[in-house]
Amino acid sequence: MKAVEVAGLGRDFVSSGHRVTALDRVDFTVDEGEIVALLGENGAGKTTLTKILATLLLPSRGTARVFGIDVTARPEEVRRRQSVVFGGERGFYNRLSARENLRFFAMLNGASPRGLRKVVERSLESVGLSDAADRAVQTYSRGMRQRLHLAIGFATDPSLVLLDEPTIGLDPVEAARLRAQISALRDRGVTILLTSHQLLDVEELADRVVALDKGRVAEDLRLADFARKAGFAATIKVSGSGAPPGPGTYRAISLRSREHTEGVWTVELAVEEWSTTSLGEIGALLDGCAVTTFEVTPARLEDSFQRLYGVGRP
Ligand SMILES: Nc1ncnc2c1ncn2[C@@H]1O[C@H](COP(=O)(O)OP(=O)(O)OP(=O)(O)O)[C@@H](O)[C@H]1O
Repeated sequence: MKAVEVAGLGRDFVSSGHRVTALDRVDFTVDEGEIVALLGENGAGKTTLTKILATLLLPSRGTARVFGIDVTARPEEVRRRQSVVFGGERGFYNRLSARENLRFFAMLNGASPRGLRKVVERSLESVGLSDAADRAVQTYSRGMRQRLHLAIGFATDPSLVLLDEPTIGLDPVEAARLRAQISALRDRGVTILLTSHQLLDVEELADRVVALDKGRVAEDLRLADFARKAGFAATIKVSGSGAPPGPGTYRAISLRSREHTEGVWTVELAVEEWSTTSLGEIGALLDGCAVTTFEVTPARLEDSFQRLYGVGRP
């Protein structure tokens, strides 16, 4: 069974007398245990879609199902299976401790009083907040708050988590820690629909990307296929001594730069796709050269996005 199944989904708003179509004929699915990233420019429709799945907003047309349950017809059942982690500064009782907040929200989200203590301790532990659990949340840093949001979201063992911008505003160390914690939580088999503008989150966490553009699905691709679609798999920097490689004509690789000073040469190649053709061409280019270093840098999601859409997306 699919964790999420969206078919022909549409949502209109009326704003100052004008109709705005936020979502239009959106179709996509998420498999159980998958992490799918929902990308798109501001206003593309991500929040509207997430809110419909979270049962906070009704669709104008089409259907959305979570584990086969229709979000419009049986919202309570959907809510029992999923958690929504919107993050941010709000959503806690600031004067209460993290442990008290967790206990309260876990109960509110349906955790049974029996075994609650264990759930709370395990959740605090899973996000590294055990030592600070008795401090009032108002003393928490932004990163700690995000971790507490995660702990609350995952405490009731949901089958699906809707995760919105988990690392926004965090420093790189804290963001990396949070990603590691999301990865670990995912290993419990939870399905995650992740909304993020941070391509590093997407690159490290997502199996697949669904990109929305003006309310429609513009891309639905496995992460690895982005590089292929962008026609760019890696860059290779090679240096050596003696005679440099000649220019040549190639199909699957292209020469980005070429330097030759004081008997040392360096060339930079872009590899469009890993194939026998590109490997053969690299071999032909470097044939007879005295290579001293060979550095391969796989294409980052950001490079692929820039090649496909230009700067500024998602
Ligand atoms: N309550 C509303 N009333 C009128 N228009 C709305 C309403 N909510 C959303 N919209 C419009 O629907 C479109 C999609 O908005 P949405 O918030 O879903 O986009 P988003 O992809 O989440 O953007 P962002 O990345 O900025 O959060 C936008 O044009 C927005 O202005």
